Amino acid sequence: MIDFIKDLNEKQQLGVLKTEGACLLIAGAGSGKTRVLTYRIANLLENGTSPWQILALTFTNKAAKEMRERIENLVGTTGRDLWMGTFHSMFARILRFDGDRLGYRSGFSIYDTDDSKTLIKNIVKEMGIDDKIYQAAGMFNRISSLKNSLISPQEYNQNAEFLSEDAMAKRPHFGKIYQEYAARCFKANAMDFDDLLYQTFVLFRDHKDILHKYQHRFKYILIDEFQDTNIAQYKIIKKLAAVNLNICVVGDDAQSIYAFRGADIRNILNFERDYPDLEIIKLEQNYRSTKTIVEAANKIIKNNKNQIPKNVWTENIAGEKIELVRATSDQEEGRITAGNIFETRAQKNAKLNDFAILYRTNAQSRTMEEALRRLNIKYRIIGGLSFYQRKEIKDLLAYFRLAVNPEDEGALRRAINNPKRGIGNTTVLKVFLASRENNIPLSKIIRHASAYLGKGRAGTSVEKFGELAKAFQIMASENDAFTAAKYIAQHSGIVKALFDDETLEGRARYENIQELLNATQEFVQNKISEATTEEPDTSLSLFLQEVALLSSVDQASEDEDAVTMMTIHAAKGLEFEYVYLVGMEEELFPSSRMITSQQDLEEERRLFYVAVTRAKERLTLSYALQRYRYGSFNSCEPSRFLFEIDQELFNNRSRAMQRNNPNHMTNFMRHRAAKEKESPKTKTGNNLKPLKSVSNNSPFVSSKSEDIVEGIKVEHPKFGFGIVKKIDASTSGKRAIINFDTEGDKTLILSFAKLRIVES
Ligand SMILES: Nc1ncnc2c1ncn2[C@@H]1O[C@H](COP(=O)(O)OP(=O)(O)OP(=O)(O)O)[C@@H](O)[C@H]1O
Ligand SMILES: [Mg+2]
Repeated sequence: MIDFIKDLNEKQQLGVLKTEGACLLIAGAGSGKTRVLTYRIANLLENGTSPWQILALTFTNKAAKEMRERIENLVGTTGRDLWMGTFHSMFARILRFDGDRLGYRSGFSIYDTDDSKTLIKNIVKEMGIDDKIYQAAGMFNRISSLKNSLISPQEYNQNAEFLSEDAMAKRPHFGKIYQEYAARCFKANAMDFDDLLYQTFVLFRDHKDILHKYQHRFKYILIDEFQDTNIAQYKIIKKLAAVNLNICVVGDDAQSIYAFRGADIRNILNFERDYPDLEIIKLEQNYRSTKTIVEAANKIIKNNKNQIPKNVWTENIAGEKIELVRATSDQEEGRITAGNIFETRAQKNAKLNDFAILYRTNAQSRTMEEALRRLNIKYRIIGGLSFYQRKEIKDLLAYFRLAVNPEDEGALRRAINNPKRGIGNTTVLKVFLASRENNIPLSKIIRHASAYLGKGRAGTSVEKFGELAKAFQIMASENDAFTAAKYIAQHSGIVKALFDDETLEGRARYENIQELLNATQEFVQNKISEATTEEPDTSLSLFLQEVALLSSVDQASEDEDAVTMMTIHAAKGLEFEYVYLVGMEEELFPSSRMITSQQDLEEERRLFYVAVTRAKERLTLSYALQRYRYGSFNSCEPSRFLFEIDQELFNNRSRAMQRNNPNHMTNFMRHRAAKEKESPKTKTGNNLKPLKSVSNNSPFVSSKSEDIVEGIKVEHPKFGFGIVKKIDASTSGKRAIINFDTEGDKTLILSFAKLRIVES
């Protein structure tokens, strides 16, 4: 018998040693599911199975990489030739080998979402139908979900139900778009992401010899994170396993968090039905986390009605209590988090690799990144770029740069036809050429383009852009960074383009743009409150300079010791000594988009469960009382999820803080009451409008700025109580100098500052 088997408990051993037949391992977080899969593969290899006979499917590339490393540690390099990776990467490999049977040539391209949307846009344009009704993002979503349900354009077009559904939704041409889209992808020898699944399915369905080849090749099939597979994936795997019937899947229904992408938890039930001789193994001992963390996680997930009952327990020590941090703003939340990481590293002699910061939305990374950079703490973002490297951010920054420096070539190149203004590459080249040959500044060329490029459409379009750029320059020179940034974001058309994009990526990009505006506003605020001179520099120009310095620091490379930052979705399956879960606020987490139905709320709760169970030693939860969102400072309420953890599991400091905060307690009671009814909140309306501030829904109701006059007593959510010493109406907005009881004199811009009159 293999000697590494002793690293496992009895039930886990069963999962490793019983190699033949179907096996379902359904178990709680941290109970060793992935470990069992890893050991199972190692055991198969030790027993003489060839690596290419094993197909192991993981949820992320990172997970595949980690598994590969562990297998190498157990059995050496024999594991190198395993078929191991994500569904998409393994299916792409199969299609590379045998896609020619479907008429694809080898070396086919894989379209990303942007490629797909551009293609759809063109099709809609060519068909001459209304692009407001047939928006690319919406069409793309629908095509994607049809492919994931394995429905071809032909099947769609022959199905009366689908057709009438789309006719009712006033988009009768959808079927035609789908058909044309599929035909054009094929003609271009390209597959989109969903094709990697869909075409694999078609390949196996229509070409039995190919199916047989793979059915015989893969003697053993293993799937991690089975709860997040969708129907198409499951059907393909079922076909592949049909000859050898050696299929082992592991998962945890409590961690199913991809329903929005078609993941279907019912696959677990289907599996039991499809393999009646199945060996079901339940693991309940958690090896990852302290008792405190396990207990908290159990408590949380109990609130979900739909789940397979499990009793997760651990022999680990009780460990540290959970820390709850209340920050006055998102900026302060970043500072506290970074500071805490800095201290903990020193106290515990820990590595930065032991720390993770998790958040619900990618846009939240910005405040964390800035705080970490200030303390010189290395970090890396998994599954995403550093905030200032994201495409939409660079796009908007290009406009800012152009507003500050009209001769910035790179910025001009990036902005001139983005969003599309019908200015092609040739025209752009001509602009640059004209500037060089005549030795005339670019800004002048674009404002008088017709003179240099000749009369005609191209010249007019460039001139229009020139006027826009000029307007932005004036805005930037006469206003503070925030005012200018907001104006530019709106008038450049960038916000509009993103706002119209209702795909998940579109939403995330839109949130990032909002976050960039937040950054400019924070910048203005900070400059004013730090100012010692009368007129601090709050210009867009200085903002850009600071950003350039910030973003020149690279993210840590793969093997460097660094804090890991990522969304909770990306954290599935991973573990860290110290986990910081930030932004624990209503509307943010649970997300305001996800509280309209019980089902969605339960999915958010599973996400919370996933986040909490990543922690081994210590869990820190934080929320901010205020957060810049949609261009204005908004008060936040602590997340309802916080109240699902027993108070005794928080440390004394956290509990005292809760007791001393009356707002917090009212919320607490209210949430209790709401929870008893468990009536999901109704959606808070469409708060995702371009650049409109959402209403203030907190108990802190600020007074109108015109009511703030000299001599009155006011309260500020961050600085506390103070007396207004002086009101000053200057060019960049009315300001008040306020003498705060604890913080001393501060100058605040009244239109931003949240002030409540206490005594007039
Ligand atoms: N029998 C065991 N003895 C010691 N440590 C174990 C044992 N089983 C698992 N572990 C350790 O416990 C931790 C969690 O294991 P693993 O990641 O496999 O759990 P999981 O069930 O896959 O979790 P998740 O649901 O989060 O994916 C890992 O560090 C693993 O090495
Ligand atoms: Mg796992």
